[in-house]
Amino acid sequence: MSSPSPLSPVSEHQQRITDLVGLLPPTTVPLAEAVGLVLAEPVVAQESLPSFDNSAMDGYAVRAADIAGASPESPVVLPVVADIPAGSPVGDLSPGTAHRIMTGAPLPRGADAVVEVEATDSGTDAVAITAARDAGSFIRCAGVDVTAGATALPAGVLIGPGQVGLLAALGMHDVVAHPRPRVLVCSTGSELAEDPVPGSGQIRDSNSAMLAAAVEDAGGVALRRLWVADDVPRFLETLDAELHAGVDLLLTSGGVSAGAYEVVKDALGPRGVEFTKVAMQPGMPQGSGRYADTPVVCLPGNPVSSLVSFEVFVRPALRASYGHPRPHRPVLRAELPVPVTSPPGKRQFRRGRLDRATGTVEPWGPAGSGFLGWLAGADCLIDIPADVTELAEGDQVDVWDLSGG
Ligand SMILES: Nc1nc2c(c(=O)[nH]1)N[C@H]1C(S)=C(S)[C@@H](COP(=O)(O)OP(=O)(O)OC[C@H]3O[C@@H](n4cnc5c(N)ncnc54)[C@H](O)[C@@H]3O)O[C@H]1N2
Ligand code: MOO
Repeated sequence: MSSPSPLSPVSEHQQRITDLVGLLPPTTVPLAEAVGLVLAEPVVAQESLPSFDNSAMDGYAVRAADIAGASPESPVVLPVVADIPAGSPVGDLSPGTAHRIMTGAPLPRGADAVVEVEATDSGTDAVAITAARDAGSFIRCAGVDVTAGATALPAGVLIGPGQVGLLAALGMHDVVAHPRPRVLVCSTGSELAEDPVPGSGQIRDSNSAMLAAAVEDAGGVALRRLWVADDVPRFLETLDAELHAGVDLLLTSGGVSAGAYEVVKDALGPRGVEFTKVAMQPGMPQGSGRYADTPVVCLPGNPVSSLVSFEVFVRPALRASYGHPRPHRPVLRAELPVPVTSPPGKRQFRRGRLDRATGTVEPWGPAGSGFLGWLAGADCLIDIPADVTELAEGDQVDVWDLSGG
């Protein structure tokens, strides 16, 4: 009898999946669809921000020299010769006069300070100014924020609302970014019911809904949710019909272990996809490779194994595929309030609940891979190294924060 092949370390399989999916080539994306993506090229400002000198306050545009020495006891009174609402064209201010100006309105040529309305009597024909202001007061100078010709955003920046705001202000309608990976999600198993009420021995397909949600949550696009029975020719026919140039990854669940009807393994194993056992629990049986030139990742069918495997292997690969600066979940340290055991030689990912106030993490539910109810109540994964089999109350562990990204 041949000895079983050694289990692959988690880190090795992680790298394999990240390499398989790769970095998607950059494309032009409308700004309205760019949030959550990563700039593939720097953005050079074609304009300055602000593009003209303007007022930072509602008040009066003046020459600082004209109001030097103004105080509540001896106000300086100036005629108000113009009113400048925001949106007005740039005007000209003569010495010894004031223009009433609103926040954001263009500073008239000849003015070098704005006096806020609170330091005046709010006059409309003439204004009494009760405080001196230095030249430059309450003026937002052209280019003080962003200078035309400068790099407004470097490549590699994650586009969030602030970046969208800046790009919109600069008049950019689209950006060059790595696109969201498009993932075809496919569940397998003859036990999965097509009818809303499962028949005898049948269950609902929860994995495709769950994995599609995980894809979207990772920043990808879940293209379709397919379900295929344990029937190799039908499975291959379905893939041949669905796989096309627009699919960046095929993600299957189920049919990868050692049973008599392992449709994914039976169909794709002879066609170049490699099936391995990874030294982890849950999620030991895994598959990866290419079919019809499309990257394929085959996850185990047990729902907890499926989602934990997605977290460990697929989510970081998807995020890396569009250049995300932080492909991995944040890892924290927390204290166990109870002892925990772990199988020898396997890195265990126990579901947990993190209490940030006390810095503790409680294992949430049993270690088994079918406990979807417990999974849905967890907010983190407790990462127990492969060489650790026992942890005592009070021990510190690494925790993957599933609420963070
Ligand atoms: N003799 C052995 N048996 C098993 C081994 C092994 O090494 N030797 N490995 C076990 C481990 S670990 C796992 S994990 C599972 C993986 O099995 P498969 O990937 O082949 O998955 P299935 O057998 O198709 O299903 C397992 C389980 O999950 C349920 N399932 C499957 N798909 C869905 C879905 N879309 N939605 C909801 N639930 C689903 C399925 O009904 C089964 O209960 O194999 C162990 N066995
Ligand atoms: O390794 Mo399996 O994924 O736990 O049930």
